[in-house]
Amino acid sequence: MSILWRLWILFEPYRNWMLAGTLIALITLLANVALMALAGWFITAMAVAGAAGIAINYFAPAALIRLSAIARTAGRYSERLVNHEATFRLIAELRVWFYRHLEPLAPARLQQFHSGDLLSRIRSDIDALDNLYVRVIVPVAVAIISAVIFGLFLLWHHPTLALSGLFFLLLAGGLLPLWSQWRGRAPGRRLAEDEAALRAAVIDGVQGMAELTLYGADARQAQRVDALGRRLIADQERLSSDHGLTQAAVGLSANLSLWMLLWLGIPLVQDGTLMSPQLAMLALFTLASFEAVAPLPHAFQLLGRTLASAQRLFAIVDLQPAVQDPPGPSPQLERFDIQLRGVGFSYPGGGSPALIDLDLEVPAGGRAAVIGATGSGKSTLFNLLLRFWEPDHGEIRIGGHPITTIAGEDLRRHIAVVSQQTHLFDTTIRENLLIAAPGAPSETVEEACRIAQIHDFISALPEGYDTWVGETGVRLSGGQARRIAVARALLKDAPILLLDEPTEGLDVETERGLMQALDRLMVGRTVLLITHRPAGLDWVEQVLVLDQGRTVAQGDPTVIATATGAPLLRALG
Ligand SMILES: Nc1ncnc2c1ncn2[C@@H]1O[C@H](COP(=O)(O)OP(=O)(O)OP(=O)(O)O)[C@@H](O)[C@H]1O
Repeated sequence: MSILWRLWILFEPYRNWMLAGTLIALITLLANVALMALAGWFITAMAVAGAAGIAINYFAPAALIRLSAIARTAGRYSERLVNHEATFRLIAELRVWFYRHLEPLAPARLQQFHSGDLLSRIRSDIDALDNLYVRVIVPVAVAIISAVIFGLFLLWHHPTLALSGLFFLLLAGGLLPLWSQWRGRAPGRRLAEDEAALRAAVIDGVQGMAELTLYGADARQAQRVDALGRRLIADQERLSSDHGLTQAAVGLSANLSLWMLLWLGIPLVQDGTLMSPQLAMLALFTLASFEAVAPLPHAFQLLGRTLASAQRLFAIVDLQPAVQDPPGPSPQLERFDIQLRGVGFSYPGGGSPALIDLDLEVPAGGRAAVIGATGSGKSTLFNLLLRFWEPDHGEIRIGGHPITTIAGEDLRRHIAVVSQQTHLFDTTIRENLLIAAPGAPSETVEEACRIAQIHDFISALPEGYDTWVGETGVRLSGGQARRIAVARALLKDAPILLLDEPTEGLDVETERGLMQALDRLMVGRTVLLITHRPAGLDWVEQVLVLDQGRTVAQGDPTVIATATGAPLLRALG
């Protein structure tokens, strides 16, 4: 299906708005042309009548001129009102439409896109779609209808005048837009891509400023941004100069059309076919009629950019989520034991399998640790349990139900995760906690923070729970952020707990405090713990040792420690 057709379908709910916008724009244009033509006729007729000493009724034309002027002013105002209202509604709805498609793709399918690129798609690319509506669909419809009306009007006066008028209108409203579109296609596409690349480079630069400064690479990054900026400006310059050229060409066509009309019309006045006021009217009518086609070259120039933006949006919308939710309702989970049978998985794009033939059984309320060297597949196991990815073979069951029968959202409602990297949003501590339990009363939030041993710290802050944590929680230390993650998990109160190296990188004292908090958190839950720390093994009843995706040992922690020797030592670093 062509991109234009897909956009047309997408704009379906706005067709009545488009129709209203087109009608109002048409009335405005006709009122303007009528105003000019009537004024031309009126002034000449009055002059001719004055010279000949004839009295004419000037009330009717004067009233018509006034009416046209009022209609034009009211029309312009209503046209802006209707088209802007419709555009803003359309853009708002398109953003929701795009987000709805984007969300199920996270995180698996979105890893190939830079966040700056995604931001560019959701902002600039969606904004660019309004070009099609305001600058292409409505003006083209107005231009076609008005060209027919103008042609008939000229034909009514003389066929040769109609032919000449339509020829120049077609030149400015057909040929120039086509040329414009052809010229604008490549820079328009590059503009969409370069804007996204520039945004990604700037975000990378700002986020990695410390590293860039540290390694003296800031100048190189600045050069990269500068090169992208220059490319963008070069394309914008080309588009602007083409735009200027086409505007000049439209003006030239209008003037040529006027001269041609006078050249053809003067003999018609001389032989009495036309009256001189009629010729003056037609001359101004011809000039004014070009208002109908003047916006088209620019509109078609922008079409390249609009189509490139639409293509970038559809590229995301057409992606299939890595995991499909089952068609029916999810089963009601009554117990929360975890079972893995022969689970194998490889990430797309080749490479060796991340997990091979994995078996694991954790009874409800039981605790297991997964250990292994870096890249051995521990986080992949969590990704499969959370249904971010689907195993290539084998089966995962929770509470006896295959997780393929449970919708991702329903499944994740039963799982809390505490990892070494806790994402904190740029808002208050309270809001950051409430994402786990929206609407939870302050006492519940504070109780969770007490157990997570972070309440005293928060209370000592001047603004307490209303303290702003900054982007990605920069105002909190790693240990504090992880306690907030523990408090979040407590608030979520999920029966399954996944802990991904929760004490990694903390000093001994902070680790001890956090472990006490985690101890409270684990009570009564089914726990899977990824750890590199021997201390973590004291918490669990069984250990799974992974090496390059394979199970190399599995069983009781004390037995494993003596039985496996080298792999375990390697796994524990
Ligand atoms: N999103 C991904 N896309 C492609 N390959 C991936 C992805 N995530 C992980 N891998 C690969 O899968 C393998 C297992 O990675 P995984 O992150 O599960 O290891 P890990 O044991 O958790 O390592 P670490 O202890 O360093 O966190 C690695 O070879 C890794 O390169």
